[in-house]
Amino acid sequence: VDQCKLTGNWTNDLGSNMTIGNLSSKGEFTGTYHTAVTSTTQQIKLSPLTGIQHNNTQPIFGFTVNWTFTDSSAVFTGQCFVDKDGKEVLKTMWLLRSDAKSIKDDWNATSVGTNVFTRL
Ligand SMILES: CC(=O)N1C(=O)N[C@@H]2[C@H](CCCCC(=O)O)SC[C@@H]21
Repeated sequence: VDQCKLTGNWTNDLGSNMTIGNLSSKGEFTGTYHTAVTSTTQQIKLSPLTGIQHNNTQPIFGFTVNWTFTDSSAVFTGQCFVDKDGKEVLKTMWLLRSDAKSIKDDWNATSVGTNVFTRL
């Protein structure tokens, strides 16, 4: 079976879910991301994502989420692994860029985190 093709539904340890569509011949994909958490007071809404993955086993990928309910973006990069039980795991790190009111606040506008996704 085509393990670590990212098409399908994933969930992470925060309880956020993402759905990834079919891959192009170049490994490009689009999808939607439903975050379980936000640093804003906005109502959480489904947000679009777009990314690309390599075509080897245990592929490396990256994708960007443009949050529709706040002026921020997150870029995720990581690798898909198949664990000893044959389960696919996405080990990722992300940079979240929030909206800085002015350039003097730019220093404090990017946060970083790690995250693990498994198939829903
Ligand atoms: C995967 C993971 O760790 N995260 C997740 O699932 N949601 C949070 C952030 C959601 C930001 C929402 C918009 C905002 O508050 O600016 S992006 C990385 C983090």
